[in-house]
Amino acid sequence: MLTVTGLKRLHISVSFNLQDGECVALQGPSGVGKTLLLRSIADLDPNEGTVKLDGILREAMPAPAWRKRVTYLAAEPGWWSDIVQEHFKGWDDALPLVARLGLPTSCGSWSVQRLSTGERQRLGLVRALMLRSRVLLLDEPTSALDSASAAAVESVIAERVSNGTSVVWSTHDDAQARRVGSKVLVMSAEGGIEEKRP
Ligand SMILES: Nc1ncnc2c1ncn2[C@@H]1O[C@H](COP(=O)(O)OP(=O)(O)OP(=O)(O)O)[C@@H](O)[C@H]1O
Repeated sequence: MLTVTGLKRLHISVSFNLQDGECVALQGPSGVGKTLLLRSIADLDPNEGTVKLDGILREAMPAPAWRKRVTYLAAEPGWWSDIVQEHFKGWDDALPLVARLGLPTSCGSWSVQRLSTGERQRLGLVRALMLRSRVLLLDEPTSALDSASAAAVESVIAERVSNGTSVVWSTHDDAQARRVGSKVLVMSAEGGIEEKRP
């Protein structure tokens, strides 16, 4: 279980628990602080508060080890090499996911520069999924995708969730939030979160 207690970053002040195999949707107006919250949980920005995974404080392990367990995926993932497959430890192991997300398996040899926004987004997701993290913090993971690709992403994540992965899924799509989330948390301008009642 992920436990977030009194997490503070700029105007944000949030506490919540995330069970194993639970997916919660995170909503709120643009600029309200959803990305700030997800990045803070992954300890990518300075923040205050207590964050634990299975009772173990994130400070108890080096930051890269924490981020491998509690992984943030940006809507526009970063790239550091020229060729797609250079971003993967084992490209061959990634191929089933690549295909499932509707990408050609030949895209490993493509230059990153030629990728469309949606191709980058799906490959960034494959990269994150290869880490087999306990917690995925997904920041608008289908914002650049057509409905068929978005459905493929939802199906892959649902499978992970049923296998015990915990997910916070930020989305502006109300229907998607209801589909993917066992509950919907809404962030307010004051920086808190509240469960949305249907
Ligand atoms: N390092 C920073 N210092 C000061 N303000 C920041 C910093 N990073 C982000 N902000 C501000 O915090 C607010 C929340 O940004 P954030 O990216 O978390 O919003 P969001 O809810 O994810 O929005 P969107 O739905 O548009 O992606 C914004 O007004 C942003 O300008």
